Amino acid sequence: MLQAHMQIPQQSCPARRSIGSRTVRCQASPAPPPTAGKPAARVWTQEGADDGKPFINSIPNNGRWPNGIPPVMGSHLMASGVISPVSVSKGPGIDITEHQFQYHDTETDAVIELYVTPEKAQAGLAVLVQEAAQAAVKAKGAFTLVLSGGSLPSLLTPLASAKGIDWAKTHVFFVDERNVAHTSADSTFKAVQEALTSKVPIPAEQVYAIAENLPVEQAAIQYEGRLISIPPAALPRNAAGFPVFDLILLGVGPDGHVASLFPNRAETSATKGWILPVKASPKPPAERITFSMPVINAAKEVAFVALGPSKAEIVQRVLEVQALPGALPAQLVRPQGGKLRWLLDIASAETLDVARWNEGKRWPRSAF
Ligand SMILES: O=C1O[C@H](COP(=O)(O)O)[C@@H](O)[C@H](O)[C@H]1O
Repeated sequence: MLQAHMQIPQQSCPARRSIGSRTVRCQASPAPPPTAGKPAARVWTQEGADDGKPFINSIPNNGRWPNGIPPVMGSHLMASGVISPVSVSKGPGIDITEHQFQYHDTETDAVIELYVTPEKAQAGLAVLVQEAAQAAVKAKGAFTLVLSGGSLPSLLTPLASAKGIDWAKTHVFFVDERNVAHTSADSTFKAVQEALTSKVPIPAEQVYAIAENLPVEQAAIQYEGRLISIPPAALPRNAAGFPVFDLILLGVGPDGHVASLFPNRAETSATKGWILPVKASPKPPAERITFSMPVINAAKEVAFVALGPSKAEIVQRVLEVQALPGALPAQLVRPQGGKLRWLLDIASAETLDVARWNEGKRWPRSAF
């Protein structure tokens, strides 16, 4: 039986043990010394833990349909009390429209890092980036960091003061960008500049902004051209020729979109191309460019950051209820040969059925 497990820091967990129904696995990360009256090992409670370290749950990726796609999906009661949307097909393997979307079978497990507060999650995010940066610089002398827009840039403030990141060897990219002026309130470049890049010693030419004032098709071609011109020593290619970024930080929209890859859209199913133009985004502004899904899945590490109560419903849907491929783009994110993490806080994880994660669940677990 496949097992999901919760990891807690080594020092507070000298041996493998069980807490309730969960397997607890130690990991090598520092933990504060136990204080009087407090147990040495951290135990999950409704209030959570108070030492800033995340609880880490690893969900094995076994998210394929052994008997084909079920005829009806959705229509289950979500924790919010809302009934999830229904998708139908005529039967296993017989879809109403030809399916363009495919889950990739990978060995990638989803690792859930659950923080007690959003502030601790932001601090954890800074550590994650710092560790990825140090490993990449050690391995190849450069670190390629890809950022999302939306709520993510404002969560990067602690990263600006993180120690041990060699910004001179760091290159920052945008997993998607709105086709607007860099001074626009909609510009991800502007948001990232305000939160991070203006506060750290990164060379301006190592922040890869989208060109302004270009038709979106040309902006995509130009951005892709800039990426192609980066030497493979800094930005290696995988066997399929896609660039392997060191770390991609993703947000997730309420409809499950990632980057500017929206549900059931042609761009979301694209198997070719690094950077795609988006001309009629369902979320304004309409014109954007976006990394393609194969580029996201080529990354060495992908981390979703979804904090706060507004993310609870989509986090539960993405992690626990498998949709028809394409209906929830976030479920298509499975970095091949890379790591996949979800950084959550108690509010965004509220509707996850953590107590059942040791039941050999599939990822995503379906109600079927
Ligand atoms: O439009 C976008 O939305 C997603 C999600 O943003 P959030 O504000 O709901 O967190 C974001 O990841 C993407 O980069 C952005 O262009």
